[in-house]
Amino acid sequence: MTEDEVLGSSALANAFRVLRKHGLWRQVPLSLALVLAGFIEGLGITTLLPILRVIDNPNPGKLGQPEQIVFSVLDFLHLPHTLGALVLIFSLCMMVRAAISQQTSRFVGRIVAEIASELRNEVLDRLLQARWSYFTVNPVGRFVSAVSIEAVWGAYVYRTSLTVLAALIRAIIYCAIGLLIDWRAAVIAIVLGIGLGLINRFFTRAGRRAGRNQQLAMRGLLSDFGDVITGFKPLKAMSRHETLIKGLSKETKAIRRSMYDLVFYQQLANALPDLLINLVMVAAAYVCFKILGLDLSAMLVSGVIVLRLMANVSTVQRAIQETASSESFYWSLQATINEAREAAEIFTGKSAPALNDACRFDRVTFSYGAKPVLKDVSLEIPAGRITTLIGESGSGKTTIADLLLGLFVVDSGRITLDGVPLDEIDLLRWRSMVGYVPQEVLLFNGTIYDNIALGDPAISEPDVNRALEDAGALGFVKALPEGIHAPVGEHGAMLSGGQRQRIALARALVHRPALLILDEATSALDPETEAEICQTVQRQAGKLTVLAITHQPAWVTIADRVYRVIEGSVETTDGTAITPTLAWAKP
Ligand SMILES: Nc1ncnc2c1ncn2[C@@H]1O[C@H](COP(=O)(O)OP(=O)(O)OP(=O)(O)O)[C@@H](O)[C@H]1O
Repeated sequence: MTEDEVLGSSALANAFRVLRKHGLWRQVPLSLALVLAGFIEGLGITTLLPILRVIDNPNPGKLGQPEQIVFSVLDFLHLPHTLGALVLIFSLCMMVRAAISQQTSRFVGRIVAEIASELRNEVLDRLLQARWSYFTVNPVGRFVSAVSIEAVWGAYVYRTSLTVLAALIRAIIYCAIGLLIDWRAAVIAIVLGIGLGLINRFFTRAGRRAGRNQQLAMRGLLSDFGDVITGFKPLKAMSRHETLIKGLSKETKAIRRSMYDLVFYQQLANALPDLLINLVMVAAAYVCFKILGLDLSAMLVSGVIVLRLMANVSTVQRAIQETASSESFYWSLQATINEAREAAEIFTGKSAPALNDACRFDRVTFSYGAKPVLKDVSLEIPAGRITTLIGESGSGKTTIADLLLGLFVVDSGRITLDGVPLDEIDLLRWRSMVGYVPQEVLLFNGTIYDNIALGDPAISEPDVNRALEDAGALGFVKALPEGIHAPVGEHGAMLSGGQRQRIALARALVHRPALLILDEATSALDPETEAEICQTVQRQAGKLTVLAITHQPAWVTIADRVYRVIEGSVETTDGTAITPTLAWAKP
């Protein structure tokens, strides 16, 4: 079922859908405990009837069926038929019931916490396994919203669904006890419950609409705000941030409106049952006492039964209302999980990757949409050498690197590593042999060490220092008061553009890759620093294969091969088209 279809069906059905989704077996102990608690409480309340009769009259006369049950319990426990024994039974029942309730609360707390972390882990796992193209079309805010707000509210919806189940079980038990003690009182309560349910449908629908609006507005706000903050510096520098921030007020207004609706309908759904119960209780008491002539003790017990039954009916209604107003978060999270699952990368290759000879593109054609980006491209990246790709912006250089990493799949032609087609290669192992410096360097808000080691326990401080040295960064890092443990700020904002690039280069070198891909990796550096890095990379010739995508002359000068990409075709720098045969040239 799609997200919209689910949200179109009844909130009660959805509450059970939520419970089923996380394994009905999990609710078995809770349901059994609730049934037991219900019966014990029922027995306690039934004891009220003989208590009142005994208080009323020491010779109670003919006993009704519920009273007979209570007295047989007394006989079973070898207790006398006295007021004291009845009070003891009543108090014991209530204490046992309270103890069971405390245990069920513990159980609910544990299971809800489990579901919250299961939801979060599932969405994270699915996202981590999704193809790169999935991330290029979805706003980041969607994922942030999924792992934060939606996971928390998702667990809350599970909790409210459990409450629906618990209150329904209790209501059914009270119906049974009510029918046993006084069927007229029970019928009044059941009719009242059905009436409440019908009225509540209106609030449920309105609450669900408000919940959906709130979830969509929250997600929109997170996406837009994230975008604005990520690119805040130029906006602030041009003083154009205010118009953008004002644009966010559309979402904040929508959140405020939907929040108002949510609270309003929830309050109404809470207040109405109380009003109805009070009115009906007065009317029922009048009818029972004046018209039906029931005795006071039976009426008091029936009153307690009706009240308890109605309390559970209104708990069901409230829980349904709460489920309806927050379930949109849960189903949106499930939709993200499903979509990410469908977008999962499929790894078919098993061969161990090796790069001793060359990576080759053989008549490769690729398009993102209708328009081909690469047409019949052939090229060779020899192992242990430096290959440089040059060409106009948008000509397809980064796309070549992405295809080599298996981030996208070719439409036709093939890519090979030492002669083995890429689709036969274990892609995860291949990528772990790659050092990659992208065009837009984005550091994490942590220390320099964190940004290079990336949490890998196998990477030691000496490894990080070596990588920093190779990246021409050790000098400036050592000059910082905290050295490699200096914080870099949000997205590396406390470092210069060139320093950020060198940290990113150290990150790409630290695990001693076989292939180093540099996508405009030195564009922010001064010529001297760039020349130093070129020399370091050159010194590793033989061990390291380099694919440099650049407009910088330095990488063209030191390259063993240079390819120019022109509108999706690759030619050598002397102008000879190299498709479909492989060729290369030094400028
Ligand atoms: N994920 C994508 N989805 C759709 N089109 C894309 C995507 N990535 C790139 N393109 C398009 O593919 C073409 C080639 O992009 P690519 O990034 O490979 O160019 P490039 O040569 O590296 O450019 P630059 O030198 O500006 O980085 C461009 O027209 C670009 O708009």
